Amino acid sequence: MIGRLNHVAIAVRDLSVASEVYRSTLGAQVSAPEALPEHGVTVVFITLPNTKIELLEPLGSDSPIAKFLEKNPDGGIHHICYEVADIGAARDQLVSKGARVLGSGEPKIGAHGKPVLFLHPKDFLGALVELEQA
Ligand SMILES: CC[C@@H](C(=O)O)C(=O)SCCNC(=O)CCNC(=O)[C@H](O)C(C)(C)COP(=O)(O)OP(=O)(O)OC[C@H]1O[C@@H](n2cnc3c(N)ncnc32)[C@H](O)[C@@H]1OP(=O)(O)O
Ligand SMILES: [Co+2]
Repeated sequence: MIGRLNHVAIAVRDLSVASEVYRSTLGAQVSAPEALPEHGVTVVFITLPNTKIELLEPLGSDSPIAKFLEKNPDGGIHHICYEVADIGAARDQLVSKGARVLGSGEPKIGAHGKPVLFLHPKDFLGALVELEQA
């Protein structure tokens, strides 16, 4: 069911400091910050030849990233995102196998303008999984 690795997301306290690590130390091109209030994050992307890295800073105190940083003060890997061909079909198949879809269960539009869903980390070996319709 799952396809390409779309991105790996890292939770950070300060997007400008984190962006500089990727820009100056790793020599990567970093996109301009984009605020996504519906997701409670401000995001930048680093596009690599085979995937993307998403740096996430909390936007608002009820952001999922704020809660993650309370438990993980240094930040760190927050989720991995896989592409699926049909997100509704993928959701229905996963739910029939007992996986928990987070939130309302309806896809939201993510950072790339495509429908996304999140799956509970306890059902996927302790890693939060995002699905994005390719
Ligand atoms: C930029 C937009 C978009 C894109 O297009 O790419 C994004 O990526 S937005 C990214 C931010 N959005 C989300 O994270 C939405 C989905 N997340 C959630 O619904 C919640 O964060 C959560 C995963 C359900 C956790 O919330 P909550 O239950 O309130 O927090 P707890 O701290 O109580 O966690 C319960 C349990 O799960 C463990 N946990 C939490 N987050 C993660 C994580 N990122 N990776 C692995 N495990 C995680 C947490 O440690 C708790 O475990 P126990 O302490 O053992 O109970
Ligand atoms: Co993501």
